[in-house]
Amino acid sequence: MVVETRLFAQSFFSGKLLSNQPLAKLVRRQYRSVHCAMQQKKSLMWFRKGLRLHDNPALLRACQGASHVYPVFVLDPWFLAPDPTAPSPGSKVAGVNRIRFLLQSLENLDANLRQHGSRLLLLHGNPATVIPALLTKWQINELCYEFDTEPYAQSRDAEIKKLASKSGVEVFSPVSHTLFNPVDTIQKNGGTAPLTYQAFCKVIGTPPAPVAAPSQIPSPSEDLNNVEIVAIPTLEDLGYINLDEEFSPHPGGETEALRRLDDSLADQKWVCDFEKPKGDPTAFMKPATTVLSPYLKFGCLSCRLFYQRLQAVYSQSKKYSKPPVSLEGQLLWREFFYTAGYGTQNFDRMQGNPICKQIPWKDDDGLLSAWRDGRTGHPWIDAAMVQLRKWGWMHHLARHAVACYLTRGDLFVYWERGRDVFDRLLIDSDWAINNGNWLWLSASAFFHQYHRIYSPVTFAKKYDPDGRYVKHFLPVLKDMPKQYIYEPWTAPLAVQKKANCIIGVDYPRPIVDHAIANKECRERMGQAYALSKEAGGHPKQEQVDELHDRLEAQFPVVRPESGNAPAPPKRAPRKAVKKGASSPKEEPSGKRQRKLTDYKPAQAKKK
Ligand SMILES: Cc1cc2nc3c(=O)[nH]c(=O)nc-3n(C[C@H](O)[C@H](O)[C@H](O)COP(=O)(O)OP(=O)(O)OC[C@H]3O[C@@H](n4cnc5c(N)ncnc54)[C@H](O)[C@@H]3O)c2cc1C
Repeated sequence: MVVETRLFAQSFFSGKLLSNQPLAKLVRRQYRSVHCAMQQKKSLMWFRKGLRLHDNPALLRACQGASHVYPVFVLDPWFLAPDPTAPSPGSKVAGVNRIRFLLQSLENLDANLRQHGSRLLLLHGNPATVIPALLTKWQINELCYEFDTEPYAQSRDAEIKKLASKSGVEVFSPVSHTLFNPVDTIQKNGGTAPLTYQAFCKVIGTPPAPVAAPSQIPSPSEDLNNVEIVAIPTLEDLGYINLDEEFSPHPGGETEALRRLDDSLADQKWVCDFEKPKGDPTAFMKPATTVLSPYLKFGCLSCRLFYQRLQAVYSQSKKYSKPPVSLEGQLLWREFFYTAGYGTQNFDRMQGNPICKQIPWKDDDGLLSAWRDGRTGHPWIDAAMVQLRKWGWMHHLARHAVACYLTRGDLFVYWERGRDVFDRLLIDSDWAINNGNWLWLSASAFFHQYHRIYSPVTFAKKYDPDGRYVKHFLPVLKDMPKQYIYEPWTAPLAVQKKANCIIGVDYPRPIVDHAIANKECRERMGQAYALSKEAGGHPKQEQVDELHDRLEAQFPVVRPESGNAPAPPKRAPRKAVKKGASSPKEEPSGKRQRKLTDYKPAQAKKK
């Protein structure tokens, strides 16, 4: 600061201001801060994500030397617009659990601001018009908000920044939603995003430490110049109906995020032994992972604080797990996808995405809706999809299983359609991470071992042979004996009657026969990969369409309703698989067959 001031004075008096660009920038900044100080700085702190007081560099800066700070949140109708593909009228783009989480987070932010003598100012509308209007009405000198890499946020923020700068308002927009600035990482990697985890880890270095929460938050002025501030709405106010459903057990807000962080890191042994592929995806009462994702998504929790607290735990132990499987490794996966998403054109679609394999997926509404609504007839898949709808969260391996089932495992439906369903229903729905993982799971990018497929029958059985998870989320199967719980269509009719669940009446028959479907999917993937290779990685759209038609002719659609449904298996139901054992059905074809237990999910894979 002293150096900056001296430079300013020297250059001001020597008249060299404009010939030196960086200096000119410095001087303008210096001038504005001197000017602001003279005027008494009024800052607008625009909260979007980053719904917290701790480690919030934008808020800290807004408070520095300010007479008034206006903490604003704008409820943007863009996120609440009716979704034409939603299953029931009244459904919105963002599912009810995510909006509920957001409203709880806003209430908590307001309460925490009030403890500092301030409060949250909530407005409705399009931020691109609301924010510039507020800058004028409240005579704001400095606009502060956290940098956001999402495409929608990027264009919105660019427009607002331009308008603010035009009217002489200083804009401060630091990176604090991620550990690193993706722009820097891409630069360090030679101008392109690293596309493997290893390449990414090589260039990142150590993340910045979190900053302290502001000790004082100057309150907004009493006179809001006729700006209409609204109360934090209820779900009903926002048009969410059918609210008799089970809600997510994970409440939103910074206070809960910090409590959950403390709770997760209190058990040093658990933290040091954490290895993602080893978790039990069916442990729903006490999840095998931290469930901090929704708090990171909304920025109720700073990832830098999480990282710092993790390092503190590791430093007290001689031995601890390492990336990619450790908890630190999970945070780095998050960074990896943020960087890849930021640095890849059309990251959220297949066409025009240079890193995405062009695969002739099916655009089949029937298959998609059966999957989305938990009606595939495969209880493990259906239970996971019900958990997603009711709770807005599910374990990473459950996400793997259902994403694999929808795409390259069984149904061969477009990954983008599945991504949209996740995007609507997840409380932690996050543009970069969701797209990145769907690209991965569909073997469209990052991961290419498409022949390794999760079984909808035996995978969950390893963890939960009694089917407690299935019985909880699919109560229609609660009296089904455990030997049939993952394949209820194999239960004799007398057993079905006794369990009050007739398959095909009370619960659907499987929509596909996994043994046939996964073979077909592998064949389809094989042909798509071969086409891609032939075309030097970039087949033309006509070639992909042609392959699509050829594959559809080769594998006609088989549906239970169409009469050519998979025949009920003649064999006796297989014995329950012991915990940790592999299933022969899972083994991929090929000379050297691998056991299912060898299947390492995304995080564990070394490329
Ligand atoms: C198809 C699919 C879609 C997904 N969509 C999302 C999404 O929209 N939002 C989201 O946050 N996660 C998503 N994930 C990644 C992962 O499943 C969740 O982050 C994780 O299950 C959240 O639980 P947790 O907080 O207990 O994770 P932990 O295991 O406790 O990990 C801590 C944090 O690390 C990050 N993390 C963990 N796994 C991953 C991963 N594979 N990729 C990137 N970051 C990771 C998350 O921020 C997480 O909160 C998706 C995974 C799949 C397979």
